[in-house]
Amino acid sequence: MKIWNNEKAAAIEAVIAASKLCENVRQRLNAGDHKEKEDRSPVTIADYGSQAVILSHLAKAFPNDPAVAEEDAAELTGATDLRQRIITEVQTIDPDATEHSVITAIDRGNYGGIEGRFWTLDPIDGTKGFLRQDQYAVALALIENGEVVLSVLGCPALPHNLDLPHGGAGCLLVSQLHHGTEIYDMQGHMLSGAVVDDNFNPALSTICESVESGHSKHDWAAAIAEKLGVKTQSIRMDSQCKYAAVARGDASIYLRLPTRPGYQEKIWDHAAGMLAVVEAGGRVTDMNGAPLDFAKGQTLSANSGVVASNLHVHDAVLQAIAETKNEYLPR
Ligand SMILES: Nc1ncnc2c1ncn2[C@@H]1O[C@H](COP(=O)(O)OS(=O)(=O)O)[C@@H](OP(=O)(O)O)[C@H]1O
Ligand SMILES: [Mg+2]
Ligand SMILES: [Mg+2]
Ligand SMILES: [Mg+2]
Repeated sequence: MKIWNNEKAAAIEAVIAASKLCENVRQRLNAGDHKEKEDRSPVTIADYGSQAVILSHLAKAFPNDPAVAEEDAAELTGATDLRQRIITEVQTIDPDATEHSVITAIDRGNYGGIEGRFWTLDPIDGTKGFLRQDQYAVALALIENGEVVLSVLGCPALPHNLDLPHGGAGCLLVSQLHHGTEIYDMQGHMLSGAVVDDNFNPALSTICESVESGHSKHDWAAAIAEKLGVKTQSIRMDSQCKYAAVARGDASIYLRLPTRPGYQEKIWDHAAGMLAVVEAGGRVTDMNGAPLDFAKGQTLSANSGVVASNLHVHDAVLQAIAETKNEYLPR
């Protein structure tokens, strides 16, 4: 069976370095550190800094590998102050970085193709959570011929134990196709394997969903929970940390239900999280039960919605979705 150990080592190092940058920025975040992109979504100096750190790291280790990443340096045209702050932050991680090297690294994420082998990166997933001092993730995955084969999902602020939110925080979920998911601390030491929970009773499931009601339909999730007989409140959590929660056995179900017709999920919002859950023994499909298709380009255009679970309760969730679809599916 193929292994990707060199890629794994490089990806872990890159995500740890980027996570440090993100935490540095977050400790002294001020109003000028973020702006709205053309699509009105927020982006911060840490999103760009994280992308620069990771893609320059990968460029050194694997110079021929293309990358598909969320951020685009073109959005920084004219934003001189923001640009300078990004460079300063990257220099705290890599003192040799220059304006040219930072912009070049960010632009390495512009690969539009879908062929062969490429990396996909969300430098900060859950930017709104990052700004709120809640959860966010640094999500990096390697795709070969349409298949996610390696991923590092950095969750720098995720408590080690969700029941003890003020205990130790921060972990990486590291996965390779057919080789499982491992949990590392933020210094790069392996702590344990990740395994989904062993709950077979849908009614006893903990469900997690997005914080933002514009990203996943909350009233539909409530109707599904009721059908399943779930009595406990769902956990609202930002970013792909929801996949981490399922992979670690903190929750049995992650629901992401479309809020408007035609929205296509981005590959960088799901590649790393999906592999983390599947390699921890869980299952990930779209809301109709189809596997997520990473061979279609930058978006999951063949899929709609996402369900991640511990595997055992998956079919019950899909059935509850099918039974409530007529009432809740946005048209
Ligand atoms: N309409 C719609 N539907 C579904 N998803 C959308 C939508 N709009 C945006 N996005 C993407 O949601 C990403 C944030 O993920 P979450 O919703 O899990 O977290 S959060 O509740 O917003 O914090 C977020 O990722 P980041 O931009 O990396 O934060 C977006 O890519
Ligand atoms: Mg994202
Ligand atoms: Mg992002
Ligand atoms: Mg974004």
